[in-house]
Amino acid sequence: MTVAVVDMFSAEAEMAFVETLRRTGFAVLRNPPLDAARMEKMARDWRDFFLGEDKWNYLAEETPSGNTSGFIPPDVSETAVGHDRKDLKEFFHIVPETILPARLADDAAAHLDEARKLGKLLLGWLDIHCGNALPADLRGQLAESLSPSDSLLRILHYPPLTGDEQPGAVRAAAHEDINLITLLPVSAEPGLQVMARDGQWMDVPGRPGDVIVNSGDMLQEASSRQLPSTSHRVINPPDAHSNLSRISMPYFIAPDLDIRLSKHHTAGSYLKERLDLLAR
Ligand SMILES: O=C(O)CCC(=O)C(=O)O
Ligand SMILES: [Fe+2]
Repeated sequence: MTVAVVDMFSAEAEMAFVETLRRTGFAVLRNPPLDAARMEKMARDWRDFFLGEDKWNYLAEETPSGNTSGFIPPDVSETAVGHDRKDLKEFFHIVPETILPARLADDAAAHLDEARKLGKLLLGWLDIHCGNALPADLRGQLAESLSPSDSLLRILHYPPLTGDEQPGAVRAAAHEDINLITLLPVSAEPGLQVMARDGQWMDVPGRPGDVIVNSGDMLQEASSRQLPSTSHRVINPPDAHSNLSRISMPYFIAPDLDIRLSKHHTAGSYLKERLDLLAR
Protein backbone atom coordinates (compact mmCIF):
# COMPACT_ATOMS: atom_id res chain seq x y z
CA MET A 1 0.00 0.00 0.00
CA THR A 2 1.38 3.42 -0.87
CA VAL A 3 -0.14 6.72 0.14
CA ALA A 4 0.03 9.00 -2.92
CA VAL A 5 1.56 12.47 -2.81
CA VAL A 6 -0.87 14.63 -4.78
CA ASP A 7 0.32 17.95 -6.22
CA MET A 8 -2.52 20.45 -5.82
CA PHE A 9 -1.11 22.41 -8.79
CA SER A 10 -1.67 19.44 -11.10
CA ALA A 11 -4.79 19.09 -13.24
CA GLU A 12 -5.21 15.52 -11.95
CA ALA A 13 -5.19 16.53 -8.27
CA GLU A 14 -8.91 15.95 -7.69
CA MET A 15 -8.99 12.41 -9.11
CA ALA A 16 -5.66 11.45 -7.57
CA PHE A 17 -6.80 12.69 -4.15
CA VAL A 18 -10.07 10.74 -4.25
CA GLU A 19 -8.32 7.63 -5.51
CA THR A 20 -5.66 7.49 -2.78
CA LEU A 21 -8.21 8.26 -0.06
CA ARG A 22 -10.44 5.43 -1.28
CA ARG A 23 -7.55 3.01 -1.49
CA THR A 24 -5.64 3.89 1.69
CA GLY A 25 -7.69 6.35 3.77
CA PHE A 26 -4.76 8.75 3.44
CA ALA A 27 -3.48 11.37 0.99
CA VAL A 28 -0.55 13.78 1.10
CA LEU A 29 -1.21 17.13 -0.56
CA ARG A 30 1.76 19.00 -1.96
CA ASN A 31 1.38 22.77 -2.50
CA PRO A 32 -1.79 22.98 -0.43
CA PRO A 33 -3.45 26.40 -0.02
CA LEU A 34 -2.11 26.75 3.54
CA ASP A 35 0.58 29.31 4.37
CA ALA A 36 3.71 27.19 4.97
CA ALA A 37 5.69 30.02 6.60
CA ARG A 38 2.83 30.64 9.02
CA MET A 39 2.60 26.94 9.91
CA GLU A 40 6.35 26.91 10.63
CA LYS A 41 6.03 29.96 12.84
CA MET A 42 3.04 28.44 14.65
CA ALA A 43 5.06 25.29 15.36
CA ARG A 44 7.88 27.38 16.89
CA ASP A 45 5.54 29.59 18.93
CA TRP A 46 3.49 26.67 20.23
CA ARG A 47 6.61 24.77 21.18
CA ASP A 48 7.70 27.74 23.30
CA PHE A 49 4.21 27.86 24.82
CA PHE A 50 4.30 24.19 25.82
CA LEU A 51 7.83 24.48 27.20
CA GLY A 52 6.77 27.47 29.35
CA GLU A 53 4.51 27.78 32.41
CA ASP A 54 1.73 29.98 30.96
CA LYS A 55 -0.09 26.87 29.68
CA TRP A 56 -1.32 26.16 33.23
CA ASN A 57 -3.47 29.29 32.97
CA TYR A 58 -5.39 27.70 30.08
CA LEU A 59 -6.49 24.33 31.49
CA ALA A 60 -9.21 22.77 29.34
CA GLU A 61 -12.91 23.23 29.93
CA GLU A 62 -15.94 21.77 28.27
CA THR A 63 -17.69 24.15 25.85
CA PRO A 64 -21.49 24.47 25.55
CA SER A 65 -21.30 22.42 22.31
CA GLY A 66 -19.60 19.57 24.21
CA ASN A 67 -16.07 20.10 22.87
CA THR A 68 -13.06 20.60 25.07
CA SER A 69 -11.26 23.89 24.72
CA GLY A 70 -7.84 24.66 26.16
CA PHE A 71 -4.78 22.85 27.50
CA ILE A 72 -4.81 19.12 28.24
CA PRO A 73 -1.69 18.17 30.26
CA PRO A 74 0.34 14.95 29.84
CA ASP A 75 -1.10 13.30 32.95
CA VAL A 76 -4.64 13.74 31.57
CA SER A 77 -3.78 13.15 27.89
CA GLU A 78 -5.50 10.22 26.16
CA THR A 79 -5.37 6.47 26.19
CA ALA A 80 -6.21 5.06 22.75
CA VAL A 81 -9.01 2.49 22.58
CA GLY A 82 -7.56 -0.96 23.34
CA HIS A 83 -4.37 0.41 24.95
CA ASP A 84 -3.50 0.71 28.63
CA ARG A 85 -0.75 3.37 28.60
CA LYS A 86 -1.35 7.07 28.18
CA ASP A 87 0.10 8.65 25.06
CA LEU A 88 3.30 10.67 25.61
CA LYS A 89 1.74 13.96 24.64
CA GLU A 90 0.11 17.14 25.83
CA PHE A 91 -2.18 19.24 23.67
CA PHE A 92 -4.36 22.29 23.26
CA HIS A 93 -7.84 22.26 21.74
CA ILE A 94 -8.96 25.26 19.74
CA VAL A 95 -12.62 25.80 18.81
CA PRO A 96 -14.09 29.14 17.70
CA GLU A 97 -14.74 30.37 21.25
CA THR A 98 -11.32 29.36 22.67
CA ILE A 99 -9.38 32.13 24.36
CA LEU A 100 -5.74 31.97 23.30
CA PRO A 101 -2.65 33.79 24.49
CA ALA A 102 -2.50 37.00 22.43
CA ARG A 103 0.73 36.04 20.68
CA LEU A 104 -0.79 32.82 19.33
CA ALA A 105 -4.30 33.99 18.50
CA ASP A 106 -3.92 35.73 15.12
CA ASP A 107 -1.97 32.94 13.43
CA ALA A 108 -4.36 30.31 14.76
CA ALA A 109 -7.37 32.23 13.44
CA ALA A 110 -5.77 32.75 10.02
CA HIS A 111 -4.72 29.09 9.81
CA LEU A 112 -8.18 27.89 10.84
CA ASP A 113 -9.74 30.05 8.16
CA GLU A 114 -7.53 28.51 5.45
CA ALA A 115 -7.92 24.99 6.82
CA ARG A 116 -11.71 25.29 6.87
CA LYS A 117 -11.72 26.45 3.22
CA LEU A 118 -9.43 23.60 2.20
CA GLY A 119 -11.60 21.14 4.10
CA LYS A 120 -14.69 22.30 2.24
CA LEU A 121 -12.92 22.00 -1.11
CA LEU A 122 -11.85 18.42 -0.34
CA LEU A 123 -15.26 17.39 1.02
CA GLY A 124 -16.75 18.78 -2.20
CA TRP A 125 -14.38 16.59 -4.26
CA LEU A 126 -15.32 13.51 -2.24
CA ASP A 127 -19.00 14.31 -2.63
CA ILE A 128 -18.70 14.56 -6.42
CA HIS A 129 -16.82 11.26 -6.76
CA CYS A 130 -18.22 9.17 -3.89
CA GLY A 131 -21.64 10.80 -3.54
CA ASN A 132 -23.45 7.61 -4.54
CA ALA A 133 -22.23 5.96 -1.36
CA LEU A 134 -23.52 8.77 0.89
CA PRO A 135 -26.98 8.81 2.51
CA ALA A 136 -29.44 10.86 0.44
CA ASP A 137 -29.53 13.81 2.90
CA LEU A 138 -25.78 14.20 2.78
CA ARG A 139 -25.34 13.78 -1.01
CA GLY A 140 -24.43 17.13 -2.55
CA GLN A 141 -24.18 18.59 0.99
CA LEU A 142 -20.94 17.14 2.32
CA ALA A 143 -18.97 20.42 2.14
CA GLU A 144 -21.92 22.33 3.60
CA SER A 145 -22.15 19.86 6.48
CA LEU A 146 -18.79 21.08 7.90
CA SER A 147 -19.53 22.59 11.31
CA PRO A 148 -16.93 25.14 12.43
CA SER A 149 -18.04 24.87 16.05
CA ASP A 150 -17.81 21.04 16.12
CA SER A 151 -14.50 20.93 14.23
CA LEU A 152 -11.37 21.14 16.30
CA LEU A 153 -7.83 22.39 15.80
CA ARG A 154 -5.58 20.36 18.08
CA ILE A 155 -2.03 21.56 18.71
CA LEU A 156 0.00 18.63 19.97
CA HIS A 157 3.32 18.67 21.76
CA TYR A 158 5.18 15.40 22.09
CA PRO A 159 7.86 16.30 24.65
CA PRO A 160 11.48 15.20 24.31
CA LEU A 161 11.94 11.72 25.76
CA THR A 162 13.64 11.58 29.15
CA GLY A 163 14.12 7.83 29.47
CA ASP A 164 11.66 7.78 32.41
CA GLU A 165 8.67 6.95 30.24
CA GLN A 166 6.49 4.00 31.22
CA PRO A 167 7.67 0.91 29.34
CA GLY A 168 5.52 0.47 26.26
CA ALA A 169 4.28 4.07 26.22
CA VAL A 170 4.37 5.72 22.78
CA ARG A 171 3.77 9.24 21.47
CA ALA A 172 0.41 8.26 19.98
CA ALA A 173 -0.83 4.67 20.11
CA ALA A 174 -2.62 3.23 17.08
CA HIS A 175 -6.05 4.74 16.60
CA GLU A 176 -8.53 5.95 14.02
CA ASP A 177 -9.88 9.50 13.94
CA ILE A 178 -13.57 9.88 14.79
CA ASN A 179 -14.46 12.79 12.50
CA LEU A 180 -15.06 13.22 8.73
CA ILE A 181 -11.58 14.17 7.55
CA THR A 182 -8.43 15.38 9.29
CA LEU A 183 -6.01 17.92 7.82
CA LEU A 184 -2.57 17.34 9.31
CA PRO A 185 0.33 19.56 8.20
CA VAL A 186 3.49 17.40 7.97
CA SER A 187 5.52 17.83 11.15
CA ALA A 188 9.21 18.75 11.12
CA GLU A 189 9.86 15.63 13.23
CA PRO A 190 9.25 12.07 11.99
CA GLY A 191 7.13 9.34 13.53
CA LEU A 192 3.71 9.21 11.86
CA GLN A 193 2.88 5.77 10.50
CA VAL A 194 -0.16 4.27 8.83
CA MET A 195 -1.24 0.64 8.87
CA ALA A 196 -1.35 -1.05 5.48
CA ARG A 197 -4.08 -3.56 4.65
CA ASP A 198 -1.67 -6.41 5.42
CA GLY A 199 -1.09 -5.05 8.94
CA GLN A 200 2.40 -3.65 8.26
CA TRP A 201 3.24 -0.18 9.56
CA MET A 202 4.54 2.29 6.98
CA ASP A 203 5.89 5.85 7.32
CA VAL A 204 3.52 8.42 5.86
CA PRO A 205 5.39 10.25 3.07
CA GLY A 206 5.68 14.03 2.76
CA ARG A 207 7.77 17.00 3.85
CA PRO A 208 7.03 20.15 5.86
CA GLY A 209 4.66 22.36 3.86
CA ASP A 210 2.61 19.34 2.71
CA VAL A 211 -0.65 18.46 4.39
CA ILE A 212 -1.74 14.93 5.15
CA VAL A 213 -5.45 14.23 4.79
CA ASN A 214 -7.10 11.17 6.27
CA SER A 215 -10.68 9.99 6.37
CA GLY A 216 -12.15 9.35 9.81
CA ASP A 217 -14.77 7.01 11.19
CA MET A 218 -17.68 9.34 10.47
CA LEU A 219 -16.83 9.47 6.78
CA GLN A 220 -16.26 5.72 6.70
CA GLU A 221 -19.71 5.26 8.25
CA ALA A 222 -21.33 7.78 5.88
CA SER A 223 -19.71 6.30 2.76
CA SER A 224 -20.57 2.66 3.51
CA ARG A 225 -16.82 2.10 3.92
CA GLN A 226 -15.90 3.38 0.44
CA LEU A 227 -13.64 5.82 2.26
CA PRO A 228 -11.83 3.81 4.94
CA SER A 229 -10.76 5.16 8.31
CA THR A 230 -7.23 3.81 8.59
CA SER A 231 -5.27 3.19 11.80
CA HIS A 232 -2.29 5.40 12.37
CA ARG A 233 0.14 6.07 15.19
CA VAL A 234 3.15 8.19 16.16
CA ILE A 235 6.15 6.12 17.16
CA ASN A 236 8.84 7.28 19.57
CA PRO A 237 11.78 9.01 17.88
CA PRO A 238 15.09 7.36 17.01
CA ASP A 239 17.89 8.21 19.47
CA ALA A 240 19.24 11.12 17.44
CA HIS A 241 15.85 12.85 17.69
CA SER A 242 14.79 11.76 21.17
CA ASN A 243 15.71 15.04 22.86
CA LEU A 244 13.54 17.03 20.45
CA SER A 245 9.94 18.15 20.81
CA ARG A 246 7.53 17.19 18.08
CA ILE A 247 4.72 19.63 17.26
CA SER A 248 1.76 18.58 15.20
CA MET A 249 -1.46 20.46 14.33
CA PRO A 250 -4.32 18.26 13.13
CA TYR A 251 -7.59 19.96 12.23
CA PHE A 252 -10.41 17.48 12.83
CA ILE A 253 -13.29 18.37 10.55
CA ALA A 254 -16.70 17.36 11.89
CA PRO A 255 -20.19 17.84 10.48
CA ASP A 256 -23.22 19.36 12.17
CA LEU A 257 -24.13 16.83 14.83
CA ASP A 258 -27.71 16.38 13.66
CA ILE A 259 -26.54 15.19 10.21
CA ARG A 260 -27.54 11.59 9.51
CA LEU A 261 -24.48 9.50 8.66
CA SER A 262 -26.24 6.16 8.18
CA LYS A 263 -29.29 4.16 9.18
CA HIS A 264 -27.75 3.62 12.59
CA HIS A 265 -26.25 6.97 13.42
CA THR A 266 -26.39 10.73 13.37
CA ALA A 267 -23.01 12.42 13.74
CA GLY A 268 -23.98 13.26 17.32
CA SER A 269 -24.90 9.70 18.34
CA TYR A 270 -21.77 8.40 16.66
CA LEU A 271 -19.54 10.89 18.46
CA LYS A 272 -21.10 10.09 21.81
CA GLU A 273 -20.56 6.36 21.35
CA ARG A 274 -16.90 6.91 20.48
CA LEU A 275 -16.20 9.40 23.26
CA ASP A 276 -17.78 6.99 25.78
CA LEU A 277 -15.40 4.29 24.56
CA LEU A 278 -12.40 6.64 24.95
CA ALA A 279 -13.46 7.60 28.46
CA ARG A 280 -13.52 4.00 29.71
O1 LIG B 1 0.86 13.92 15.51
C1 LIG B 1 0.53 13.32 14.49
O2 LIG B 1 1.26 13.30 13.49
C2 LIG B 1 -0.78 12.57 14.43
C3 LIG B 1 -1.74 12.93 15.53
C4 LIG B 1 -3.01 12.16 15.45
O3 LIG B 1 -3.13 11.20 14.73
C5 LIG B 1 -4.18 12.57 16.27
O4 LIG B 1 -4.03 13.43 17.16
O5 LIG B 1 -5.28 12.04 16.03
FE1 LIG C 1 -5.18 10.64 14.52
